[in-house]
Amino acid sequence: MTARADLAGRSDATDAPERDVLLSPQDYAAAARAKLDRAVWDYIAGGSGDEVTLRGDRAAFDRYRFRPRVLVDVSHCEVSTTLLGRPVALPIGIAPMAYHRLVDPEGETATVRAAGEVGALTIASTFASRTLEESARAATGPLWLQLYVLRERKVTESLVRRAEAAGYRALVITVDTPRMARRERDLRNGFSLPSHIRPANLDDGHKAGLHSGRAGGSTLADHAARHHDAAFTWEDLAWLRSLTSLPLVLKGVLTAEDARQAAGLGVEGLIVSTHGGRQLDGAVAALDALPEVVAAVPSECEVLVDGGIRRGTDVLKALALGARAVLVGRPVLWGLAVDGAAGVERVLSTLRAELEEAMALTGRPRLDALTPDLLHHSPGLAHPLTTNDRDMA
Ligand SMILES: Cc1cc2nc3c(=O)[nH]c(=O)nc-3n(C[C@H](O)[C@H](O)[C@H](O)COP(=O)(O)O)c2cc1C
Ligand SMILES: CC(C)CC(=O)C(=O)O
Repeated sequence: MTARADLAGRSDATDAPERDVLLSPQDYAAAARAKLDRAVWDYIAGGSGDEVTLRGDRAAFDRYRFRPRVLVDVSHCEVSTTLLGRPVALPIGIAPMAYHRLVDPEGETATVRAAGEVGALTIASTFASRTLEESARAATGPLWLQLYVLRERKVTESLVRRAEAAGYRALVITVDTPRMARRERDLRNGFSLPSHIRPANLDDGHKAGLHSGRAGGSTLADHAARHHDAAFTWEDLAWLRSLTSLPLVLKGVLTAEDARQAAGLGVEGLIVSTHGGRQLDGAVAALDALPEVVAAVPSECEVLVDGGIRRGTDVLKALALGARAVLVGRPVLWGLAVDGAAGVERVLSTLRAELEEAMALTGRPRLDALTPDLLHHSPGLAHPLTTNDRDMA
Protein backbone atom coordinates (compact mmCIF):
# COMPACT_ATOMS: atom_id res chain seq x y z
CA MET A 1 0.00 0.00 0.00
CA THR A 2 1.47 3.25 -1.11
CA ALA A 3 0.27 5.37 1.82
CA ARG A 4 1.82 2.95 4.26
CA ALA A 5 5.04 2.71 2.32
CA ASP A 6 5.29 6.49 2.20
CA LEU A 7 4.78 6.72 5.91
CA ALA A 8 7.59 4.31 6.54
CA GLY A 9 9.84 6.32 4.29
CA ARG A 10 11.25 3.15 2.76
CA SER A 11 12.76 3.31 -0.70
CA ASP A 12 12.26 -0.43 -1.27
CA ALA A 13 8.57 -0.23 -0.39
CA THR A 14 7.30 -1.70 -3.65
CA ASP A 15 9.31 -4.91 -3.36
CA ALA A 16 8.99 -5.35 0.37
CA PRO A 17 6.34 -7.68 1.76
CA GLU A 18 3.59 -5.60 3.33
CA ARG A 19 4.54 -4.86 6.89
CA ASP A 20 2.51 -3.04 9.45
CA VAL A 21 4.20 0.30 9.76
CA LEU A 22 1.43 2.29 11.38
CA LEU A 23 2.97 2.46 14.81
CA SER A 24 1.67 5.48 16.65
CA PRO A 25 -1.65 7.33 16.73
CA GLN A 26 0.11 10.04 14.75
CA ASP A 27 0.87 7.51 12.00
CA TYR A 28 -2.86 6.78 11.89
CA ALA A 29 -3.48 10.53 11.63
CA ALA A 30 -1.33 10.76 8.52
CA ALA A 31 -2.98 7.72 6.94
CA ALA A 32 -6.48 8.99 7.79
CA ARG A 33 -5.69 12.39 6.35
CA ALA A 34 -4.63 10.77 3.09
CA LYS A 35 -7.89 8.84 2.93
CA LEU A 36 -10.60 11.24 4.10
CA ASP A 37 -12.33 14.05 2.23
CA ARG A 38 -10.75 17.35 3.11
CA ALA A 39 -13.97 18.71 4.69
CA VAL A 40 -14.38 15.63 6.91
CA TRP A 41 -10.71 15.74 7.90
CA ASP A 42 -11.07 19.43 8.76
CA TYR A 43 -14.23 18.85 10.81
CA ILE A 44 -12.38 16.26 12.89
CA ALA A 45 -8.97 17.93 13.12
CA GLY A 46 -10.10 21.49 13.54
CA GLY A 47 -10.69 23.74 16.49
CA SER A 48 -12.36 27.08 17.04
CA GLY A 49 -11.03 30.57 16.35
CA ASP A 50 -7.27 30.69 15.95
CA GLU A 51 -6.96 27.15 17.32
CA VAL A 52 -4.85 28.47 20.20
CA THR A 53 -6.44 26.08 22.67
CA LEU A 54 -6.25 23.19 20.21
CA ARG A 55 -2.47 23.63 20.09
CA GLY A 56 -2.32 24.54 23.77
CA ASP A 57 -3.85 21.23 24.88
CA ARG A 58 -0.94 19.43 23.20
CA ALA A 59 1.76 21.87 24.25
CA ALA A 60 0.81 21.50 27.94
CA PHE A 61 1.99 17.87 27.88
CA ASP A 62 5.42 18.80 26.55
CA ARG A 63 6.04 21.18 29.45
CA TYR A 64 5.98 18.25 31.87
CA ARG A 65 8.96 15.93 32.01
CA PHE A 66 9.39 12.81 34.15
CA ARG A 67 11.47 12.34 37.28
CA PRO A 68 12.05 8.60 36.88
CA ARG A 69 12.91 6.36 39.81
CA VAL A 70 15.17 3.36 39.29
CA LEU A 71 15.75 -0.07 40.81
CA VAL A 72 12.06 -0.67 41.31
CA ASP A 73 10.53 -4.06 40.44
CA VAL A 74 8.60 -3.21 37.28
CA SER A 75 8.29 -6.75 35.96
CA HIS A 76 4.52 -6.26 36.05
CA CYS A 77 2.81 -2.92 35.46
CA GLU A 78 -0.87 -3.00 36.34
CA VAL A 79 -3.11 -0.78 34.22
CA SER A 80 -6.56 -2.06 35.16
CA THR A 81 -8.65 0.19 37.39
CA THR A 82 -12.25 1.08 38.16
CA LEU A 83 -14.45 3.91 36.91
CA LEU A 84 -17.52 4.83 38.96
CA GLY A 85 -17.05 1.57 40.82
CA ARG A 86 -16.87 -0.72 37.80
CA PRO A 87 -13.77 -2.43 36.43
CA VAL A 88 -12.05 -1.28 33.26
CA ALA A 89 -8.98 -2.95 31.76
CA LEU A 90 -7.15 0.33 31.22
CA PRO A 91 -7.42 3.97 32.29
CA ILE A 92 -8.00 5.08 28.69
CA GLY A 93 -11.51 5.51 27.34
CA ILE A 94 -13.11 6.81 24.15
CA ALA A 95 -14.36 10.41 24.27
CA PRO A 96 -17.85 11.08 22.93
CA MET A 97 -17.68 12.10 19.28
CA ALA A 98 -20.45 12.78 16.81
CA TYR A 99 -21.02 10.87 13.57
CA HIS A 100 -18.44 8.05 13.41
CA ARG A 101 -19.99 7.03 10.08
CA LEU A 102 -18.27 10.07 8.55
CA VAL A 103 -15.10 7.97 8.52
CA ASP A 104 -16.33 4.36 8.36
CA PRO A 105 -19.46 2.78 6.89
CA GLU A 106 -20.18 0.90 10.10
CA GLY A 107 -19.40 3.74 12.48
CA GLU A 108 -20.06 3.62 16.21
CA THR A 109 -20.81 -0.10 16.43
CA ALA A 110 -17.31 -0.83 15.10
CA THR A 111 -15.80 1.59 17.62
CA VAL A 112 -17.68 0.05 20.51
CA ARG A 113 -16.71 -3.50 19.51
CA ALA A 114 -13.05 -2.47 19.39
CA ALA A 115 -13.27 -0.88 22.82
CA GLY A 116 -14.80 -4.10 24.12
CA GLU A 117 -11.86 -6.09 22.76
CA VAL A 118 -9.45 -4.10 24.91
CA GLY A 119 -11.82 -3.58 27.86
CA ALA A 120 -12.00 0.20 27.47
CA LEU A 121 -14.84 2.54 28.34
CA THR A 122 -16.76 4.09 25.44
CA ILE A 123 -18.82 7.26 25.78
CA ALA A 124 -21.43 7.37 23.01
CA SER A 125 -22.43 10.80 21.71
CA THR A 126 -25.95 12.22 21.56
CA PHE A 127 -25.07 12.86 17.91
CA ALA A 128 -24.00 9.31 17.14
CA SER A 129 -24.73 8.02 13.65
CA ARG A 130 -25.86 4.67 15.14
CA THR A 131 -28.57 4.43 17.75
CA LEU A 132 -27.56 4.06 21.36
CA GLU A 133 -29.33 0.69 21.35
CA GLU A 134 -27.24 -0.52 18.39
CA SER A 135 -24.07 0.50 20.23
CA ALA A 136 -25.25 -1.22 23.40
CA ARG A 137 -25.83 -4.45 21.47
CA ALA A 138 -22.31 -4.27 20.03
CA ALA A 139 -20.67 -3.53 23.38
CA THR A 140 -18.79 -5.96 25.54
CA GLY A 141 -17.07 -3.20 27.53
CA PRO A 142 -18.56 -0.42 29.66
CA LEU A 143 -20.70 2.25 27.99
CA TRP A 144 -21.73 5.73 29.11
CA LEU A 145 -23.99 8.08 27.17
CA GLN A 146 -23.10 11.72 26.51
CA LEU A 147 -26.01 14.16 26.58
CA TYR A 148 -26.37 17.55 25.05
CA VAL A 149 -29.27 19.18 26.83
CA LEU A 150 -31.61 20.25 24.05
CA ARG A 151 -34.33 22.87 24.22
CA GLU A 152 -36.94 20.18 23.87
CA ARG A 153 -36.47 18.67 27.31
CA LYS A 154 -38.64 15.71 26.35
CA VAL A 155 -35.92 14.63 23.93
CA THR A 156 -33.32 14.65 26.70
CA GLU A 157 -35.70 12.82 29.01
CA SER A 158 -36.34 10.14 26.42
CA LEU A 159 -32.58 9.69 25.82
CA VAL A 160 -32.14 9.16 29.56
CA ARG A 161 -34.87 6.50 29.62
CA ARG A 162 -33.44 4.76 26.56
CA ALA A 163 -29.94 4.80 28.08
CA GLU A 164 -31.24 3.22 31.27
CA ALA A 165 -33.13 0.55 29.35
CA ALA A 166 -30.13 -0.24 27.13
CA GLY A 167 -27.76 -0.70 30.08
CA TYR A 168 -25.66 2.46 29.95
CA ARG A 169 -23.82 2.96 33.25
CA ALA A 170 -23.55 6.76 33.46
CA LEU A 171 -24.68 9.97 31.79
CA VAL A 172 -22.11 12.52 30.69
CA ILE A 173 -23.55 16.00 30.44
CA THR A 174 -21.51 18.23 28.15
CA VAL A 175 -21.57 21.70 29.66
CA ASP A 176 -19.15 23.63 27.44
CA THR A 177 -21.41 23.89 24.39
CA PRO A 178 -24.35 26.21 25.10
CA ARG A 179 -23.65 27.17 21.50
CA MET A 180 -21.19 25.76 19.01
CA ALA A 181 -18.09 27.91 18.62
CA ARG A 182 -17.12 29.27 15.22
CA ARG A 183 -14.92 26.69 13.57
CA GLU A 184 -13.56 28.45 10.57
CA ARG A 185 -12.45 25.33 8.74
CA ASP A 186 -16.06 24.12 8.71
CA LEU A 187 -17.40 27.54 7.73
CA ARG A 188 -14.93 27.78 4.85
CA ASN A 189 -15.81 24.29 3.68
CA GLY A 190 -19.56 24.90 4.03
CA PHE A 191 -19.58 21.68 6.06
CA SER A 192 -22.72 19.53 6.02
CA LEU A 193 -23.50 15.87 6.62
CA PRO A 194 -23.52 13.48 3.65
CA SER A 195 -27.08 12.35 2.89
CA HIS A 196 -26.64 8.81 4.28
CA ILE A 197 -25.58 10.04 7.75
CA ARG A 198 -27.99 11.33 10.35
CA PRO A 199 -28.21 11.78 14.11
CA ALA A 200 -29.59 8.29 14.67
CA ASN A 201 -30.66 8.89 18.28
CA LEU A 202 -32.96 11.75 17.33
CA ASP A 203 -36.18 11.82 15.37
CA ASP A 204 -36.42 12.89 11.75
CA GLY A 205 -37.17 16.50 12.70
CA HIS A 206 -33.47 16.76 13.59
CA LYS A 207 -32.44 15.81 10.08
CA ALA A 208 -33.84 19.04 8.74
CA GLY A 209 -31.13 21.23 7.30
CA LEU A 210 -28.20 19.00 8.31
CA HIS A 211 -27.57 17.86 4.75
CA SER A 212 -27.93 21.05 2.76
CA GLY A 213 -24.71 23.01 3.15
CA ARG A 214 -24.14 26.62 2.25
CA ALA A 215 -20.94 28.54 1.65
CA GLY A 216 -19.77 30.22 4.84
CA GLY A 217 -21.92 28.08 7.12
CA SER A 218 -21.79 24.74 8.91
CA THR A 219 -25.05 22.82 9.13
CA LEU A 220 -23.91 21.31 12.43
CA ALA A 221 -23.48 24.79 13.88
CA ASP A 222 -26.89 25.82 12.51
CA HIS A 223 -28.46 22.75 14.12
CA ALA A 224 -26.77 23.50 17.46
CA ALA A 225 -28.02 27.09 17.32
CA ARG A 226 -31.58 25.83 16.87
CA HIS A 227 -31.56 22.98 19.38
CA HIS A 228 -28.94 23.33 22.14
CA ASP A 229 -30.38 24.85 25.29
CA ALA A 230 -28.19 27.89 26.00
CA ALA A 231 -30.29 28.67 29.08
CA PHE A 232 -29.39 25.42 30.88
CA THR A 233 -27.92 26.26 34.33
CA TRP A 234 -26.87 24.72 37.63
CA GLU A 235 -30.50 24.91 38.78
CA ASP A 236 -31.57 22.80 35.82
CA LEU A 237 -29.03 20.15 36.73
CA ALA A 238 -31.27 19.30 39.69
CA TRP A 239 -33.95 18.41 37.13
CA LEU A 240 -31.61 15.96 35.41
CA ARG A 241 -30.59 14.54 38.76
CA SER A 242 -34.24 13.96 39.63
CA LEU A 243 -34.81 12.08 36.36
CA THR A 244 -32.44 9.21 36.97
CA SER A 245 -30.36 7.32 39.46
CA LEU A 246 -27.58 6.81 36.92
CA PRO A 247 -24.31 8.54 37.93
CA LEU A 248 -23.86 11.99 36.39
CA VAL A 249 -20.55 13.20 34.98
CA LEU A 250 -20.05 16.81 33.80
CA LYS A 251 -17.84 17.23 30.74
CA GLY A 252 -16.10 20.50 30.03
CA VAL A 253 -15.27 21.79 33.53
CA LEU A 254 -12.03 23.82 33.70
CA THR A 255 -12.10 25.63 37.06
CA ALA A 256 -12.02 24.79 40.76
CA GLU A 257 -15.11 26.97 41.28
CA ASP A 258 -17.27 24.95 38.92
CA ALA A 259 -15.79 21.69 40.16
CA ARG A 260 -16.75 22.57 43.75
CA GLN A 261 -20.25 23.53 42.71
CA ALA A 262 -20.70 20.28 40.79
CA ALA A 263 -19.40 18.16 43.66
CA GLY A 264 -21.72 20.06 46.01
CA LEU A 265 -24.65 18.94 43.84
CA GLY A 266 -23.56 15.33 44.18
CA VAL A 267 -22.21 14.89 40.66
CA GLU A 268 -20.23 11.64 40.58
CA GLY A 269 -17.60 12.62 38.03
CA LEU A 270 -16.01 15.45 36.05
CA ILE A 271 -14.23 15.50 32.72
CA VAL A 272 -11.70 18.31 32.51
CA SER A 273 -11.84 19.25 28.85
CA THR A 274 -11.62 22.06 26.33
CA HIS A 275 -13.74 19.95 23.96
CA GLY A 276 -10.53 19.27 22.06
CA GLY A 277 -9.99 22.99 21.44
CA ARG A 278 -13.31 23.16 19.57
CA GLN A 279 -15.22 25.47 21.92
CA LEU A 280 -13.77 28.46 23.82
CA ASP A 281 -10.59 29.42 21.99
CA GLY A 282 -8.09 30.80 24.47
CA ALA A 283 -9.30 28.49 27.25
CA VAL A 284 -6.61 27.12 29.55
CA ALA A 285 -5.20 23.76 28.44
CA ALA A 286 -7.09 20.82 29.95
CA LEU A 287 -3.92 19.38 31.50
CA ASP A 288 -3.15 22.73 33.15
CA ALA A 289 -6.67 22.93 34.61
CA LEU A 290 -6.54 19.38 35.94
CA PRO A 291 -4.66 19.94 39.23
CA GLU A 292 -7.01 22.68 40.49
CA VAL A 293 -10.07 20.61 39.64
CA VAL A 294 -8.67 17.53 41.37
CA ALA A 295 -7.82 19.59 44.46
CA ALA A 296 -11.32 21.13 44.60
CA VAL A 297 -13.39 17.95 44.83
CA PRO A 298 -13.62 15.10 47.33
CA SER A 299 -12.00 11.84 46.25
CA GLU A 300 -15.42 10.21 45.65
CA CYS A 301 -15.88 12.56 42.69
CA GLU A 302 -13.81 10.98 39.93
CA VAL A 303 -11.92 13.32 37.61
CA LEU A 304 -11.09 12.40 34.03
CA VAL A 305 -9.35 14.54 31.44
CA ASP A 306 -9.22 14.72 27.66
CA GLY A 307 -7.59 16.83 24.96
CA GLY A 308 -4.37 16.17 23.09
CA ILE A 309 -3.55 12.73 24.46
CA ARG A 310 -1.49 11.03 21.76
CA ARG A 311 1.04 8.90 23.67
CA GLY A 312 1.19 6.58 26.65
CA THR A 313 3.50 9.11 28.28
CA ASP A 314 0.70 11.71 27.96
CA VAL A 315 -1.63 9.30 29.76
CA LEU A 316 0.89 8.81 32.57
CA LYS A 317 1.34 12.56 32.99
CA ALA A 318 -2.42 13.09 33.32
CA LEU A 319 -2.74 10.25 35.82
CA ALA A 320 0.18 11.61 37.87
CA LEU A 321 -1.66 14.95 38.07
CA GLY A 322 -4.66 13.22 39.60
CA ALA A 323 -6.85 12.03 36.72
CA ARG A 324 -8.50 8.68 37.36
CA ALA A 325 -8.53 8.03 33.62
CA VAL A 326 -8.12 9.83 30.32
CA LEU A 327 -10.26 9.93 27.21
CA VAL A 328 -9.01 10.01 23.66
CA GLY A 329 -10.95 11.56 20.82
CA ARG A 330 -9.45 12.11 17.40
CA PRO A 331 -6.98 9.16 17.52
CA VAL A 332 -9.97 6.81 17.70
CA LEU A 333 -11.49 8.30 14.56
CA TRP A 334 -8.14 8.02 12.77
CA GLY A 335 -7.96 4.33 13.67
CA LEU A 336 -11.56 3.85 12.55
CA ALA A 337 -10.97 5.70 9.28
CA VAL A 338 -7.89 3.68 8.39
CA ASP A 339 -8.88 0.18 9.41
CA GLY A 340 -12.35 0.09 10.99
CA ALA A 341 -12.66 -1.70 14.32
CA ALA A 342 -9.18 -3.20 13.93
CA GLY A 343 -7.72 0.31 13.63
CA VAL A 344 -9.47 1.50 16.79
CA GLU A 345 -8.30 -1.58 18.65
CA ARG A 346 -4.77 -0.97 17.45
CA VAL A 347 -4.76 2.67 18.54
CA LEU A 348 -6.06 1.76 21.99
CA SER A 349 -3.67 -1.17 22.46
CA THR A 350 -0.74 0.96 21.35
CA LEU A 351 -1.61 3.60 23.94
CA ARG A 352 -1.92 0.87 26.57
CA ALA A 353 1.46 -0.63 25.62
CA GLU A 354 3.08 2.80 25.71
CA LEU A 355 1.53 3.49 29.12
CA GLU A 356 2.90 0.21 30.48
CA GLU A 357 6.32 1.07 29.08
CA ALA A 358 6.23 4.55 30.62
CA MET A 359 5.23 3.07 33.99
CA ALA A 360 8.14 0.63 33.82
CA LEU A 361 10.69 3.24 32.79
CA THR A 362 9.58 5.71 35.47
CA GLY A 363 9.61 3.04 38.16
CA ARG A 364 5.86 3.34 38.83
CA PRO A 365 4.23 -0.05 38.28
CA ARG A 366 0.96 0.81 40.06
CA LEU A 367 -1.67 3.39 39.09
CA ASP A 368 -2.85 3.89 42.68
CA ALA A 369 0.63 5.02 43.72
CA LEU A 370 1.01 7.76 41.12
CA THR A 371 1.68 11.23 42.51
CA PRO A 372 2.62 14.62 41.01
CA ASP A 373 6.24 14.22 42.19
CA LEU A 374 6.65 11.95 39.17
CA LEU A 375 6.73 15.15 37.11
CA HIS A 376 8.96 18.14 36.60
CA HIS A 377 7.16 21.22 35.27
CA SER A 378 9.15 23.49 32.98
CA PRO A 379 6.89 26.43 32.10
CA GLY A 380 9.43 28.02 29.78
CA LEU A 381 10.31 24.88 27.89
CA ALA A 382 10.15 25.25 24.13
CA HIS A 383 7.88 22.53 22.87
CA PRO A 384 8.91 20.47 19.90
CA LEU A 385 5.45 20.29 18.41
CA THR A 386 6.25 20.06 14.75
CA THR A 387 6.96 16.37 14.38
CA ASN A 388 4.23 15.34 16.79
CA ASP A 389 1.35 17.31 15.39
CA ARG A 390 0.53 15.98 12.00
CA ASP A 391 -3.09 15.78 13.20
CA MET A 392 -3.61 19.51 13.05
CA ALA A 393 -2.42 20.15 9.51
C1 LIG B 1 -15.14 15.04 15.47
C2 LIG B 1 -15.42 15.32 16.92
C3 LIG B 1 -16.72 15.27 17.39
C4 LIG B 1 -16.98 15.53 18.73
N1 LIG B 1 -18.26 15.38 19.18
C5 LIG B 1 -18.51 15.54 20.50
C6 LIG B 1 -19.81 15.29 21.01
O1 LIG B 1 -20.73 14.91 20.28
N2 LIG B 1 -20.00 15.50 22.34
C7 LIG B 1 -19.01 15.92 23.19
O2 LIG B 1 -19.24 16.08 24.38
N3 LIG B 1 -17.76 16.12 22.72
C8 LIG B 1 -17.49 15.94 21.41
N4 LIG B 1 -16.21 16.11 20.96
C9 LIG B 1 -15.11 16.43 21.90
C10 LIG B 1 -14.47 15.12 22.45
O3 LIG B 1 -15.36 14.44 23.30
C11 LIG B 1 -13.20 15.40 23.26
O4 LIG B 1 -13.47 16.33 24.27
C12 LIG B 1 -12.00 15.86 22.43
O5 LIG B 1 -12.04 15.36 21.12
C13 LIG B 1 -10.72 15.40 23.12
O6 LIG B 1 -9.61 15.85 22.46
P1 LIG B 1 -8.71 14.95 21.44
O7 LIG B 1 -9.52 14.80 20.21
O8 LIG B 1 -7.51 15.83 21.26
O9 LIG B 1 -8.38 13.63 22.09
C14 LIG B 1 -15.93 15.88 19.61
C15 LIG B 1 -14.63 15.94 19.12
C16 LIG B 1 -14.36 15.65 17.80
C17 LIG B 1 -12.93 15.70 17.31
C1 LIG C 1 -22.53 18.00 16.48
C2 LIG C 1 -21.55 18.71 17.37
C3 LIG C 1 -22.26 19.53 18.43
C4 LIG C 1 -20.64 17.69 17.95
C5 LIG C 1 -19.48 18.26 18.70
O1 LIG C 1 -19.53 18.38 19.89
C6 LIG C 1 -18.28 18.66 18.02
O2 LIG C 1 -18.21 18.62 16.79
O3 LIG C 1 -17.33 19.08 18.72
